[in-house]
Amino acid sequence: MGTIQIKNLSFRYDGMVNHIFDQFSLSIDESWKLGLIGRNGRGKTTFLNLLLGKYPYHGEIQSNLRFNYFPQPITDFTKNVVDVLMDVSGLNESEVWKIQLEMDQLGLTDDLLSRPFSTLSPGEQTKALLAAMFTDKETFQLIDEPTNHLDIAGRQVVASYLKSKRGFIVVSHDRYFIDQVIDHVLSIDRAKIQLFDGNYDTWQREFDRENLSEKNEKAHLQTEIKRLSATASQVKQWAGNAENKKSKKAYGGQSNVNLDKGFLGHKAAKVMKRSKSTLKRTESAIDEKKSLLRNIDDVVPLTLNYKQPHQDHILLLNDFQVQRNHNILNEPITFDLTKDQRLVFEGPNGFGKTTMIKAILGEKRLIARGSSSFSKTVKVSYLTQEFETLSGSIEAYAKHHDVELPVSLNMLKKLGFERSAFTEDLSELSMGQKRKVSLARSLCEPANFYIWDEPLNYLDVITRRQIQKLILKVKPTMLLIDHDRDFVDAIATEPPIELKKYR
Ligand SMILES: Nc1ncnc2c1ncn2[C@@H]1O[C@H](COP(=O)(O)OP(=O)(O)OP(=O)(O)O)[C@@H](O)[C@H]1O
Repeated sequence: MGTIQIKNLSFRYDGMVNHIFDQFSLSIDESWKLGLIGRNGRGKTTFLNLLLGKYPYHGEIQSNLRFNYFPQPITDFTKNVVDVLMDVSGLNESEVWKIQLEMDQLGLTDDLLSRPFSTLSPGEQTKALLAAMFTDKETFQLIDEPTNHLDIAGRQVVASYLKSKRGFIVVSHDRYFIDQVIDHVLSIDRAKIQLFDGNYDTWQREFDRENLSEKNEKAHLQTEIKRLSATASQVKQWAGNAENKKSKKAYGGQSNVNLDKGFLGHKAAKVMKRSKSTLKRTESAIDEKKSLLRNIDDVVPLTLNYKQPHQDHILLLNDFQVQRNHNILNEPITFDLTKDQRLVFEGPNGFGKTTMIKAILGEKRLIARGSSSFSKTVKVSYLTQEFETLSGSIEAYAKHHDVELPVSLNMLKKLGFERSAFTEDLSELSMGQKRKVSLARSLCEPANFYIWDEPLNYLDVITRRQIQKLILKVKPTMLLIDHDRDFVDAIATEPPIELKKYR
């Protein structure tokens, strides 16, 4: 039977202060459907890369399994789908039927095979790559965030597909998706890594229970830490006094205590010795109590630099149609977005929602017909999907966007981004961390209208909740696209604008 045996695994990237994995041991069975969860930057992708043998580490990873990684790297997007899928799966022409069989289970038709890969929608690309991956029945699959480019229907198809498979690790922040798919959970938290036999709900129940008792414990521990710290400073003072008395004796000084000098010196030395060991014990008790607090994430409310718009009308679209390669994409849409409204665009993946947003923001070549206009005083904060290639320093990023560095660093902290996680170059950040950098910028810059393109992609569950709470509290004027049904239902003030394909 195939297993992955991990013993005392320790790893950190060069220049990192803390280990991502520190003496971590685990045994994984080849039949498991293991969900890998945890806040952004905790090391999920790194863990998959360690299994793939990409980085040197301390400890042992022993396995008789072969691994495949999703998303597979694609060298040439202009190649036909069939060629790309043969490349990534290692199959030859006589074995293409294996790919077709898997594609069929994912609702993809054979005619896609002869199209250039670049013409598939992001959701179709995801499904095609998963189909190619699962042609190999002997391999343990490592699937890193498959849902990001999938719309609601696509997520359902992929969830049902994965449910019928076995032997994989899947990383996802989509709770609803992952819950349908997995039978084990590996959770990477602040201070510990835990394995659960069950699905996301099992983990959530246990996590909530632990969090509740940790929260109660936290108040108690903080009082204890305060008390111990007071004791420590008192002891330090005693030790200082004792030292003084001892040196006064040594230099023939006068003690204000009328005692025999030999006895006094002896006593002072004893007090000092005792004080030192009490201090040592107290300090190690403080460290121990502090380490117990480390697994709790302090979730603080976010803030938004939102200025109420002066005018009631924000954005007006009149019979607006957009185009790609001279093909009109949508039936005309018309709306008048007013102050305090939050409007959501709906439509399947690859349909042209991002094109629509770019056209609204003024990219003239994308506008086919109709008109779009903002009111004069509108100041837009645009959160684009193009954050995956962020690079350079955080200082340069903040300067470029005219946001004060301390302000954006503080916002990142609120988003659960630990200061120690900052690398010299933003390109080294995890996907969720990169998303947080661009999100922090949008939260910090002054604006009276927000256009957000899939803001929740790559973000961990806690951050998603923080954003939802913020929007419900501040009630800003917004136009957005997102595939998270719960989020959209909670924040939209109007029925979604459904983009219909142009006939
Ligand atoms: N090449 C690298 N060099 C230095 N640090 C890195 C590198 N790659 C990742 N890191 C850091 O290692 C940590 C773990 O990154 P990883 O991508 O494994 O996180 P993750 O849990 O997959 O996050 P997410 O949920 O955002 O995808 C992060 O703090 C990240 O900034």
